[in-house]
Amino acid sequence: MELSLRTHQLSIGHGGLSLCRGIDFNLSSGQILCLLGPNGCGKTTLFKTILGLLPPVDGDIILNGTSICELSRTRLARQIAYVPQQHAPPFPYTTAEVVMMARAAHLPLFGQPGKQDYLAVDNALSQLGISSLANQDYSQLSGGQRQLILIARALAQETPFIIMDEPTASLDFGNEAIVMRQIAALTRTMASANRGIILSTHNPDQAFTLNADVLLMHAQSVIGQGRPQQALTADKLSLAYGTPVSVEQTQSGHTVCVPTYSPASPSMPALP
Ligand SMILES: Nc1ncnc2c1ncn2[C@@H]1O[C@H](COP(=O)(O)OP(=O)(O)OP(=O)(O)O)[C@@H](O)[C@H]1O
Repeated sequence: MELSLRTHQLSIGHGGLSLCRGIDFNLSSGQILCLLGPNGCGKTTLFKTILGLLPPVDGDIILNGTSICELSRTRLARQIAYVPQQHAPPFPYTTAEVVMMARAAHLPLFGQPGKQDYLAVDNALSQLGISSLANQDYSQLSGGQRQLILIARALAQETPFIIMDEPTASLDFGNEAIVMRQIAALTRTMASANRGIILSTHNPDQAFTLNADVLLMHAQSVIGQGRPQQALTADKLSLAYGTPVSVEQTQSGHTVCVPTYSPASPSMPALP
């Protein structure tokens, strides 16, 4: 059965003040949506609103036909998993214990994990090729390993939708590639797993790499939406990030978005 997460004329913000208005998207299981926009435009705020942690300023979020306002926290947690930007547990948990935390969504209050929960944790770690980390101290892992564990935790939650908040933020070049490789592998199994992913990033190249649909936010509104070729043009990226950007094809066939550093940069384009 196809599942869907959609927004209708959604306005997000804090304390009733809107940060971004008119957000309309429809994500079906099997699809990936890449959220882009400058610092502070409201990407995390949008995620927190979808997760029911913040009320919408206006509009609605509809999960499989039901407004999320009508869903309990537990029902929502069985539908949407969240990979936060940063996570530092207060105790020295093992990696497997951190992944097991996701299973709380499926357990009764004070319930103990059973066979099915241990299996879900094993499967999630194995799917990402990190089973060998299971008994290691999570707090002592590298940034890249930690990020993979948080993705494993989301997989172990066994939800149809996963939200990833800048999963490659603050990773070095090599770790970014490792995490992106795993996310790309997940997107290839999304249709068979009946899963949809929303991911935010500051690197527009990732939207092209993942062949994701795009939502580009800027100054209170969405200024680019749809396939990356149409939503992430040089003009739109330049406007969103406030600096001239060109979109180029490499000889190996990749699309890359390149800010212009030359002092003779062209002036900023204006959108029609
Ligand atoms: N609890 C809060 N109360 C009031 N304002 C907040 C709160 N949390 C965040 N903000 C403000 O909302 C704005 C958007 O923040 P948000 O974290 O959603 O942006 P973002 O697009 O995710 O940024 P970044 O790319 O830097 O992660 C910022 O100006 C931030 O200061």
